[in-house]
Amino acid sequence: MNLEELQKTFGADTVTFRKGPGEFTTVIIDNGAAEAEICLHGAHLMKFVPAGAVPVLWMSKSSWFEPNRPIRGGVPICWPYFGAAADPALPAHGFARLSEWNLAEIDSSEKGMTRVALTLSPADVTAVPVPFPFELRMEFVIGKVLQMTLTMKNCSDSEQIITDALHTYFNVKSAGAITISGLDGVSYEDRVVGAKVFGGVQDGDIRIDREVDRVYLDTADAVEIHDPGYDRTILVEKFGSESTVVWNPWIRKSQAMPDFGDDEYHTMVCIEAVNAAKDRRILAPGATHVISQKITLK
Ligand SMILES: O=P(O)(O)OC[C@H]1O[C@@H](O)[C@H](O)[C@@H](O)[C@@H]1O
Repeated sequence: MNLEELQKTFGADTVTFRKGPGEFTTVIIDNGAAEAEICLHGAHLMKFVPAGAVPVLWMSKSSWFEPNRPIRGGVPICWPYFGAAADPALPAHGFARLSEWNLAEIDSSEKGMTRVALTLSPADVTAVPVPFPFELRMEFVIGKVLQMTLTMKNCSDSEQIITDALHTYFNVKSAGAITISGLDGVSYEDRVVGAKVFGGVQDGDIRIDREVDRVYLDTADAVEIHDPGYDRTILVEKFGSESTVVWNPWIRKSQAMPDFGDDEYHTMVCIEAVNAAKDRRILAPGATHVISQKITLK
């Protein structure tokens, strides 16, 4: 659909459409409680700003906005696998973030609350061969609080093993000054070394003073980012996920990534709701799994 047709079908006072960076179509929401922008490429939330607040999500100024490439920042959807593919010819974090999603529904009937649903099916995937039939549905609730829910269905007649993530990039004033609570006493895999190795048990709050790439295991708990620079705490709750990833690439890795500014690691941290490692999900034929994340400013 072109912009005019989208506006006619889904538009409202609080919902408009534009051609954003890379000529990707985006949905713009401004409902009094918050402003948001969702790109159909990847069903990618690029902006969430509750009224009067500093942007909650971080976006790289060096991001690609190209077909079959991921957007750097916001909320990439990693699916049907998290991290590197078993086959090195396939893209990291799966094809969901590389694909053009369909707008399925927008409900703006409630004041200060906008619900947006997007879907993806095998016919929409051009980046890679589709490994099995599936249905994905991504729902955003944009209000004072942000809720994001990914529903995945295995439409094949065999069992499928899925790993996935809502790979949320948070905007912080200075990564070196934040503390992250909620994972004290939780064991983690350390992925900085490249391989999956047991990293230890978290002792107290997390501070970022080097590259951090950890999969915290067996945890469904909420995490809080305490940001003294912006004088706020971001509460990150999740459901359908028993592993949490904390990621900051720090200096060397930032410089090595072409779609990530050399100094941008200072202003971001990822707290990801994940199904990975021992929390991978085995979906029987016809089965569904739901993973979600809820973001509240305190
Ligand atoms: O560069 P990508 O594919 O978007 O991945 C970014 C990061 O995503 C994180 O989730 C991984 O734990 C990191 O290892 C990875 O570097």
